[in-house]
Amino acid sequence: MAAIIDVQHVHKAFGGLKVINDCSIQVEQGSITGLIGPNGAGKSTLFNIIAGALPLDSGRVLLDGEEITNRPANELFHKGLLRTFQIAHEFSQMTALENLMMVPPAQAGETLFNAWFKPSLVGKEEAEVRRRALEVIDFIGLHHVRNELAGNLSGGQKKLLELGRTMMTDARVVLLDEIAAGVNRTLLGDLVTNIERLNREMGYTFLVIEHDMDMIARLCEPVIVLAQGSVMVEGSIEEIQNNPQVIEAYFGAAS
Ligand SMILES: Nc1ncnc2c1ncn2[C@@H]1O[C@H](COP(=O)(O)OP(=O)(O)OP(=O)(O)O)[C@@H](O)[C@H]1O
Repeated sequence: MAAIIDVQHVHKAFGGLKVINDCSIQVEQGSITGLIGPNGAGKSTLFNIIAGALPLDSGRVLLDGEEITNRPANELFHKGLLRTFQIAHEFSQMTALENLMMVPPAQAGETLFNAWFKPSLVGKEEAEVRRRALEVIDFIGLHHVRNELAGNLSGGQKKLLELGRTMMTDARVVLLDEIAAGVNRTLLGDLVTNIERLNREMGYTFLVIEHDMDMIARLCEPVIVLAQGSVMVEGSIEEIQNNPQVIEAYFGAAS
């Protein structure tokens, strides 16, 4: 299978601190690839570089063969490369459904011209966005709280809503950054199921940073281990868990 994300020889330093060192990873189209590693290994930095939130010092990033190095996040969003974000403060005062309806880029109603001169077009688009938002809210199991303010949802429900926001666009690749953190086991099960369904039924590719090893074991194949800013090893979860180098670097004395 082809790599949908291809990170080639990336370097990144903050001042004198080299955080990403000649790092190359490939994320295969249609995979749910895990990215793990000890604290400070550079996982979030690499995510930010891929997602266009942080410039790299050298190297290249390709999306489906097209170079996207240092392209801004909003351009990548339109190309179908998304990362989940915590529900921002201003959106916490909107309902769960409204949060979904806010996502689609370039709605016709956003331009004054359309709002004044093409009200029927705007109305049609709004109805379509609402229909899709209702479908998404059903899919993520939050129909019963659709009219609650997002700020009042539980931590796990907010994570489901974050995932739902990616479904309002035509995403191809979604970067999930510690989506399991602080989510109770029941809702975590829902999250995992939804990620698997998005992968299987809608063809999403995922790159997942996660400290929760149960979630990695259940979802991810392959798993990439990052240590000191470069790839230490890549393989199935069984291969990773039995690799002495990984046990030493990642699990340390605790293992
Ligand atoms: N904006 C920044 N300025 C300076 N140093 C930074 C910055 N962002 C990250 N770092 C440093 O880069 C290193 C890697 O951080 P990063 O957050 O990428 O690691 P991580 O693998 O995601 O860690 P964790 O698992 O703890 O979240 C750390 O030493 C961190 O202090």
